[in-house]
Amino acid sequence: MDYISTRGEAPALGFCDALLAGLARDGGLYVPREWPVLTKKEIRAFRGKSYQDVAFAVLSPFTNGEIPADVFRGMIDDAYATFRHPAVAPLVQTGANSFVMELFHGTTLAFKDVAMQLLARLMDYALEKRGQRATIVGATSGDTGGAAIDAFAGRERTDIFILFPHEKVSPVQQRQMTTSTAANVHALAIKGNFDDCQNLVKAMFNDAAFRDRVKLSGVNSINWARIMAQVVYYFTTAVALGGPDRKISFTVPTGNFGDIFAGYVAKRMGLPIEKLVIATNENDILARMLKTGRYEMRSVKATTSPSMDIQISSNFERLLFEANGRDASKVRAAMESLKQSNGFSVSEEALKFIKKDFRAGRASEKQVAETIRKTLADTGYLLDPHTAIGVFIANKNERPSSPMVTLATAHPAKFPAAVKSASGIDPALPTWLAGLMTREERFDILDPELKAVESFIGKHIRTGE
Ligand SMILES: Cc1ncc(COP(=O)(O)O)c(C=O)c1O
Ligand SMILES: N[C@@H](CCOP(=O)(O)O)C(=O)O
Repeated sequence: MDYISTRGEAPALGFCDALLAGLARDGGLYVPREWPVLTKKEIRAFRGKSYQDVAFAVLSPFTNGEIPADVFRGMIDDAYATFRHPAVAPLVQTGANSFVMELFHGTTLAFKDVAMQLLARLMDYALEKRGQRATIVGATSGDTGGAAIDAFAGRERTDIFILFPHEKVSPVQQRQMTTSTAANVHALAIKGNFDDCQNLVKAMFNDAAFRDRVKLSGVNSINWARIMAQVVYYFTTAVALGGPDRKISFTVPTGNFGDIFAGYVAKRMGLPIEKLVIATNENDILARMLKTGRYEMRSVKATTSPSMDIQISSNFERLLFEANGRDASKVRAAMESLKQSNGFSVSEEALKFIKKDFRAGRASEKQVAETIRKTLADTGYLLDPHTAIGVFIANKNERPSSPMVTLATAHPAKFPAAVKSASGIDPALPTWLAGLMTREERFDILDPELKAVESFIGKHIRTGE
């Protein structure tokens, strides 16, 4: 199994090369040449198995035989030993046919920990084997950054630079990035929004001289290994609810389209999923696209769900590739149009393809607050604002025929101000993060200029000598 670029002009790579490359050299995103498929019998056999067992079975086909089985299994066990819940991604029932999949039991209280803990171990393995170092850059709207810093802090073979939008993340999110004392960690507050940060990261990847000089690697969901790791919890959850002998629907709070694309991959691998529901906040480019067939950027609004304040939804490119019959020239044309005129149209055929599996909805700020309040009153369950968007839209898309699972992507304590204003409750941080808000912060503030950021990185990377 090798990996091909959605833009069709970069060399196909093996698993470890795609892992270290992050973004393809033609600006595209790597996807497996074909989707591995599990039979119903194989999926049924996951019943009663641990999260780690399922992860090993689901992920092994993607590694292309490049990692010995016992080593890969050891990485999975180590990665998920960092989780505070033995099930890793437990389910909570919130209604007759509705469930919440809690993905926030990792070290930084966001679903990003699920993939990031494994990714750091995979990268260490690949770098060690090659005797190489890497410079990791990542863009964050709040959660990816903290999870990446936690997973990579102190690792000898990597330096990590995380770009976050200055004054646009929650105080807890900021401190998860700025209070690390590890010498290989650098938090950079960029005077702009998340899309500016993501554009800078992509521009660094497209600057071949810089990319090669610093041995650039990425940890955003443009990196295939991030998506891959997130496929697992769709399997564990579906099986817990009667899959594969019953169809399950999932509602996913969506920004960069990584988490929901992982659900699509699970479906392509043979998991019977009824519908994948895209849930957006007022930055609703994806919901508008599904309705009109036009992917069109508008300016970004700051909301109480800052991690989803995104316009350029990177992983939509992976779905576009599938929806266009893997015709890379159509993806290239769409991305060129996005660059030139801030939008592109999805063909009727491609839109039909997307609508077969996906639904979409948006929640206003008022609806988010009301969902937090009402869910607490009705069920005693406290939602964070991102998950509340999912629950609000899930409620509208529920069907009596199949369970609806909303992905709980963050712990409410990451967003105390919004949660308190909606519910009156001040959610406490877990004990292991108790000192977070009083630790000393360390970060640099930079303009959203490629050369300034590249120069900062060039000056701060360690050589390993
Ligand atoms: C809490 C939270 N929910 C939802 C999302 C959206 O996930 P994705 O970007 O994979 O669509 C993010 C960030 O990406 C997040 O941090
Ligand atoms: N919401 C994300 C944005 C980056 O997404 P990624 O999944 O591509 O890393 C965040 O919290 O940083």
